[in-house]
Amino acid sequence: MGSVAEQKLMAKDEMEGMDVSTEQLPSYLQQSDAVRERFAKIQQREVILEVKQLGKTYESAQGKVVALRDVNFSIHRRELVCVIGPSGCGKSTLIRMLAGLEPHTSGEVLLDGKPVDGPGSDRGMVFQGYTLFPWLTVKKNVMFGPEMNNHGKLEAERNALMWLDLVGLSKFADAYPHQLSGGMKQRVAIARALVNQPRILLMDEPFGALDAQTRIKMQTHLLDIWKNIDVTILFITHDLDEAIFLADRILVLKAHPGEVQEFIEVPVPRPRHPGQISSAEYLATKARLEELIHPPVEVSEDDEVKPHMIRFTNIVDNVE
Ligand SMILES: Nc1ncnc2c1ncn2[C@@H]1O[C@H](COP(=O)(O)OP(=O)(O)OP(=O)(O)O)[C@@H](O)[C@H]1O
Repeated sequence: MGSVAEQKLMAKDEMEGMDVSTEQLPSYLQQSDAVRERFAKIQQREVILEVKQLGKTYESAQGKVVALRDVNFSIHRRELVCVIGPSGCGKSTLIRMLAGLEPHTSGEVLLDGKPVDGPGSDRGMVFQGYTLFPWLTVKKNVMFGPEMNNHGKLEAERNALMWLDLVGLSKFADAYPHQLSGGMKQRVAIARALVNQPRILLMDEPFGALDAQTRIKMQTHLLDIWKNIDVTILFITHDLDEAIFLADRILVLKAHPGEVQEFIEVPVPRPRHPGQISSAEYLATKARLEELIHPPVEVSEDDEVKPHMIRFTNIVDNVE
């Protein structure tokens, strides 16, 4: 048996070769007793993030763009919530407003009951693009936040080394970002976000640029970190498997305007492992997400656009 990443890739390959009819699947709303109890426990924890009637309209040269309209949801402490939706549904706009990087047009965001109206160290951000300072070592990158928040240099260094240890990068404390792989850079980005002890970690497609194997390793690593520290996570992704593997609940948005379509409780039990990819509850959740994100479009043969092929090679230069 190989690593978790290898097992998960093998399970995924196997699944892709199988023909699973959605009619044979249970409802994604069906939960085992253990899963139901887990959700009941989560709901007993305090609400950490409340999003109420949130809206965002951009003014552009082409006119107004309603990026988000009447978005309502709340997240409990130590929940892991993934956000998915088609391109342009407002995922990045939402996370930027939660981070306080973008003002909202209507509604409000409350973190621990307090309105969010600008960036703050109670929210950590990890983006897809590597946002490390290239001129600073790994350790100095992680120390940057605490130093800016007026922690003494020694304390900042001690904290940075502790978080680098947690993400498995102690040995690379004195390396520079360009000496690290993509996965390692994202581990530093996670350490840099967590060193400030945020109440919520906001992650915008953090593993989107990684190769499949590294991505799976990072997902498992993130779950390990989340299990061990008191942090709530909101994670944006395009990848339905990633969302099901990570999330307690999945917030599904629809586009134009961006609105909440459904907030799904993932019925797959924890701890998560690669073999679950072929379980009935996993497949039922995936089928529901597919239905919401890629609804079937009825296309008649008349609608099909026939390609107009032009020859760009010499007439005698045939390949067939
Ligand atoms: N600065 C801006 N000015 C005008 N319109 C914008 C601006 N930023 C985003 N939009 C529009 O708002 C809508 C939501 O954009 P946003 O980038 O939040 O969506 P997204 O779901 O993150 O998309 P993707 O998955 O492609 O990254 C889109 O229609 C986009 O064109």
